[in-house]
Amino acid sequence: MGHRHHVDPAELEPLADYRRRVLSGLSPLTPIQTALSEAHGSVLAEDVAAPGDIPPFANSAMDGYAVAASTVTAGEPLHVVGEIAAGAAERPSPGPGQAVRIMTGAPLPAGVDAIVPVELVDERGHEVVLNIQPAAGENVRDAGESVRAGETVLTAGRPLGAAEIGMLAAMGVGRVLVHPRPRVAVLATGDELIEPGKPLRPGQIHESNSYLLAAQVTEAGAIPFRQPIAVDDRASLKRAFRGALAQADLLVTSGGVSAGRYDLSKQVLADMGDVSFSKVGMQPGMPQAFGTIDGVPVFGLPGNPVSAAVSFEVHVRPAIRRLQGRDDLNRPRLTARLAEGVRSPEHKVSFLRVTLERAADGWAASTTGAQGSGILRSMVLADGLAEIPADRTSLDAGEQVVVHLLKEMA
Ligand SMILES: Nc1nc2c(c(=O)[nH]1)N[C@H]1C(S)=C(S)[C@@H](COP(=O)(O)OP(=O)(O)OC[C@H]3O[C@@H](n4cnc5c(N)ncnc54)[C@H](O)[C@@H]3O)O[C@H]1N2
Ligand code: MOO
Repeated sequence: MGHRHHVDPAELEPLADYRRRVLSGLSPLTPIQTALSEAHGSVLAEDVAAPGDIPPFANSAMDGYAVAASTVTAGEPLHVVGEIAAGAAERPSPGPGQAVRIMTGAPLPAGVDAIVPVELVDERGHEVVLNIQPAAGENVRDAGESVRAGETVLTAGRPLGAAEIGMLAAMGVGRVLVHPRPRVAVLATGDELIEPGKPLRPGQIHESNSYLLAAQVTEAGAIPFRQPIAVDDRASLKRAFRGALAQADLLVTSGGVSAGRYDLSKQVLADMGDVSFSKVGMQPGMPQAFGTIDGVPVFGLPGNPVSAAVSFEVHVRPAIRRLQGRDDLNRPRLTARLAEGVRSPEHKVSFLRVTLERAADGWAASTTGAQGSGILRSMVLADGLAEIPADRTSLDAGEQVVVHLLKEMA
């Protein structure tokens, strides 16, 4: 890097203050009734109690023979007086010295208290010989052993993952009240930007931020809408922002929030609603716009790709999760030792892209190479973002840092 860049510290809003300000302006999206098939990834907005017992009736845990344990003896032939398959409504009952063939999940007939698995019997025509002496309760699944009718199984605020979706289906619940997954419009601004796949003319670069941010939106658990690239004139930006806002719970733009003559986004956003601009004490990601337009929250992120990506992690992802109704706004974190010395600008919290390796005394963090705000490659190998506090301008190898995890570290 090595460029001189003077920011008056008095102009910087401390990162923690900005984060608090952003989150305090956001609340979970209004709950909606949703079909269970659409509910995965949203957050439950009601307590759900079981309408009935699960399982609803006592049933067999094995394919085998249903008996009354106290009336049978191992080694003595039993008469097989019928068969019960899963789903059967007819349930023939064995008398003393009798057995009924039964399948896994089939309802237990009256009087039966044990199932002998088919592997532990000898089948001889209409008779069966048990090779073990069954005990009452063996291989029987009692009614309500999983869930009792009326029991609250899932409470409001619970994110609906695979297990929760399966549990709701098992309870027979077809619709649930959820905070919906936020619809997030993602919009890149800049005259120099060309869609990937198209050739570049002099001065142009391929647009990457809307792809990057949309993918981050998906990874945060929300639904992204990528918008066409907007060019840097007021009318076009205004039209583009309006269009994007129409269907969005949240708008994320990139570019046009710094000091350049064509950095119009922040001006247009401010004209359109209650959006203000800040220089946040963080690196990368100092210039930030945030506010609401017609009640829809809007983030104007800086255009440098790493700045946009890190800003998303630090500000937008927690915001999305707040809108989702989640409590876990932040990434998991761990403490690591720096494998190398690092530098950090004055008065700013730095977020260094690091790889993590297990060392003898815990985790070791190494930077992913050059850390410039335009060097998106630094994100590619990153396991996490190492946070360097605002009051430090350098840290030595071996010092401890907090690392916000971008990937799951086993
Ligand atoms: N005189 C000053 N110049 C700059 C300052 C400053 O305080 N004073 N801040 C710098 C910082 S820090 C950042 S971060 C950037 C933020 O710039 P903008 O948000 O105005 O973004 P742009 O100027 O539009 O673009 C910056 C950079 O990123 C590239 N870019 C933009 N959008 C995309 C995209 N969708 N895909 C790929 N690359 C993109 C753009 O071409 C520029 O190279 O300002 C510094 N300057
Ligand atoms: O703050 Mo900018 O985000 O350095 O690159």
